[in-house]
Amino acid sequence: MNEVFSITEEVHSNFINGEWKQSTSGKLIDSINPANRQVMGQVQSSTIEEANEAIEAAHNASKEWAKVGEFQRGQYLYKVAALLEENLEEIAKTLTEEMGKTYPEALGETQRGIAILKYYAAEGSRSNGDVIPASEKDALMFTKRIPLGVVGVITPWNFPVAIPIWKIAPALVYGNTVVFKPASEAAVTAAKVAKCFADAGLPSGVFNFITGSGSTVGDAIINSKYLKAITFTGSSKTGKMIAEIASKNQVKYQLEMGGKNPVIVLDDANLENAVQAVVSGAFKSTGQKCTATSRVIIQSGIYEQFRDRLVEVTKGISVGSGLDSTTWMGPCASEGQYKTVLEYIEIAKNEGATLITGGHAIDSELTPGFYVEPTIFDNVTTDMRIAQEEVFGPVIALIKAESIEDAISFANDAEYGLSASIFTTNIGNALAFIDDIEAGLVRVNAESAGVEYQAPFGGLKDSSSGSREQGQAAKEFFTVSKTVYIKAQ
Ligand SMILES: NC(=O)C1=CN([C@@H]2O[C@H](COP(=O)(O)OP(=O)(O)OC[C@H]3O[C@@H](n4cnc5c(N)ncnc54)[C@H](OP(=O)(O)O)[C@@H]3O)[C@@H](O)[C@H]2O)C=CC1
Ligand SMILES: O=C(O)CCC(=O)C(=O)O
Repeated sequence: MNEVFSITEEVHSNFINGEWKQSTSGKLIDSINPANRQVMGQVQSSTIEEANEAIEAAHNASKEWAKVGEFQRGQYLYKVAALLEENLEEIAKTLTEEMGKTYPEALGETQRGIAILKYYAAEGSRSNGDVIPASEKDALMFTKRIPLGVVGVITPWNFPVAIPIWKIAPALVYGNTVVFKPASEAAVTAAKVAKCFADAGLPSGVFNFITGSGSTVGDAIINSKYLKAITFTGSSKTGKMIAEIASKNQVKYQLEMGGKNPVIVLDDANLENAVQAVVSGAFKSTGQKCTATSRVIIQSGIYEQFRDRLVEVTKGISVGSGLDSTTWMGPCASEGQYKTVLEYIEIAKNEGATLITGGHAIDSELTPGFYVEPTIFDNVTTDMRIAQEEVFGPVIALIKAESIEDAISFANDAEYGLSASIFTTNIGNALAFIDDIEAGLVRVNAESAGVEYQAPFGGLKDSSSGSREQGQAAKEFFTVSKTVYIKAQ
């Protein structure tokens, strides 16, 4: 284990009721650069009282903000987008230093954040309801979307720019106020995103940012009497706990949790396209996407050929610091993630899967980070833990199937149902897959990872609470509909 040196100068505060404030706890949380194990920044370890202060500020601001009008609220988001654009490179660099993904990926994520802000800014000038024929003449009946009130936003570390923005931007434009608690492991990047919201001049209390542990600050948010909705992305364990509390308190909730995303490769697939898509889907962001490919189910006729080419391409992946332009895959995001990945590699070996490439930590004086080789297991069966549990790292399991029916049945044999892909040149096979696969995001001849902000996103089964994020689906979650009936006399 390498020593962690505390060399940081960057300390970030909370933003509550329009002011940047340090926590009265006097305690800070270190954020570690996973590429070198050094502290790269610090955030406040806030108290329950401070979380309550943020929620009360959001509650007090909510009536006025709802009256500001959607068009004006959209204009604020354009300002946030412009500020994010001004700080694009700095925020992307911080993201790489804090979370480990490569700089081009971090840049892409931050650019996506700007695009999401503009998309929801434009929502301010789109229609907000329907006119519906009334049964009586001389009467006007229409629906109008109204905000919910205070929304809690609790986010993970794997997309510390895009995920908070795809939750906060729609929450605000539809008239809600926000308390944002980011993952502690990526809170420095989140603080820089929060600064863009703070600097856009939103009325005090409309947007609040507070850092601290999930069990303190997160818990205070989800248990607050002022909370009207909670939007969460993270582990199934935390998500299920949030669902229980939210249901008890009649708080609307939206949960995006894990995945064990399968890619099916049929005998008639374009082999090279399938290989490239599996490598990208499994190993970009070091496999730390909830949509990452983690199971590859290959039809027997193409199995050996596909496997050998997949191993060949995987062996060519360069692993290193995300700031090094020759790096294709960065480190695991944290020591915890790194240990989990190495543990799963041991579990897979012990349960009889065959390690065919990777499988080791890359840790030396020269590379003192949380690096793990891109890893592939062969001869995996669906009952193995490596085929069932989310690893959230650069590890894939290869499973052999004789037919498309078997392949879909193996793919569906998991508790999760987030994203799934098939590679085939046969339209009938593609249509059967679209109908029968149990996943919220279904792709044909495209990698399993990645989402488009203008389309609904969410999973089936244990991957999600059933609601959808992004695109127009966000309106469903962040508003409620009022039906208005007006009669002339
Ligand atoms: N679907 C996805 O995109 C993601 C899935 N995961 C999966 O989850 C695993 C664990 O990751 P981890 O970061 O520990 O996930 P968590 O679910 O613990 O963390 C996600 C967010 O929830 C917060 N949180 C944690 N505990 C509570 C609580 N009791 N009340 C309220 N909020 C809480 C965290 O805060 P804090 O950071 O302060 O603990 C963080 O902001 C990963 O290995 C991966 O399998 C992880 C991240 C994203
Ligand atoms: O936004 C993406 O590209 C993928 C989202 C995802 O996989 C995640 O939320 O972890």
